[in-house]
Amino acid sequence: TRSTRPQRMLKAVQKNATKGNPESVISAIDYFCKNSEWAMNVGDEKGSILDSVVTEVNPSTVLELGTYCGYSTVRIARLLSPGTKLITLEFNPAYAAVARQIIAYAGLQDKVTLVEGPSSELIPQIKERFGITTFDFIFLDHWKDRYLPDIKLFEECGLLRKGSVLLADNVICPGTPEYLEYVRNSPHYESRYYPAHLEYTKVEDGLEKSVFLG
Ligand SMILES: O=C(NCCCOCn1ccc2cnccc21)c1cc(-c2ccc(F)cc2)cc(O)c1O
Ligand SMILES: [Mg+2]
Repeated sequence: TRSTRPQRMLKAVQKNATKGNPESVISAIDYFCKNSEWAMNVGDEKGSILDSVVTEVNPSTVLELGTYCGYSTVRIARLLSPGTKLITLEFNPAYAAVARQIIAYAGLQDKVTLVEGPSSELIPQIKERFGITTFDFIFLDHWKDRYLPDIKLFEECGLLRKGSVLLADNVICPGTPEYLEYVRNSPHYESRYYPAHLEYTKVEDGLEKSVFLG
């Protein structure tokens, strides 16, 4: 049967990147998406903004919602301090299977815990399953209609502390209007929009960074 796009992306990484070199994995995926097939990775333009926020926060505890093929997982994990791990959540087992291989190819498997399942189930389990009290940094890149219910779930589960940083992808395209309205109008968040473009296109998109104020 015909291969899937994530499988073709993995082949491109294995062909064009250097094992254990995260930068080459990132470049190989971007090259594949620009020259062969578009895919919903955060991409190089928004990825650079992601890099700068992660570097600024220098988090000890990290959660990513929406692994897909592991592109942003690799971008984040390569910047973490030694001994710091990130938890990434993927709903689609086929995506997760490819992501595990791409993360391993980059040599970052020891910094990543990939969990399969829906955020609505995982978020309430995080404290007991992973011994985490609060997150320093959360990257939202999953179902766009789950951003708002999940940020409320983070609050209810006590997973945010003064200064926790949430960075949300796709707030313009496909768009997360209810989430934007909430974080921009809530007295509990300080929000800032980083304009960019939908990955590998000229379509407007951007990232919203929201700091929890307690
Ligand atoms: O849909 C997108 N991402 C989400 C994937 C499923 O995520 C499911 N998923 C992953 C963990 C997880 C945990 N709980 C529930 C669902 C959970 C997504 C879509 C586009 C896009 C933009 C324009 C188009 F014409 C077509 C697509 C771009 C992006 O950058 C995206 O991120
Ligand atoms: Mg996205």
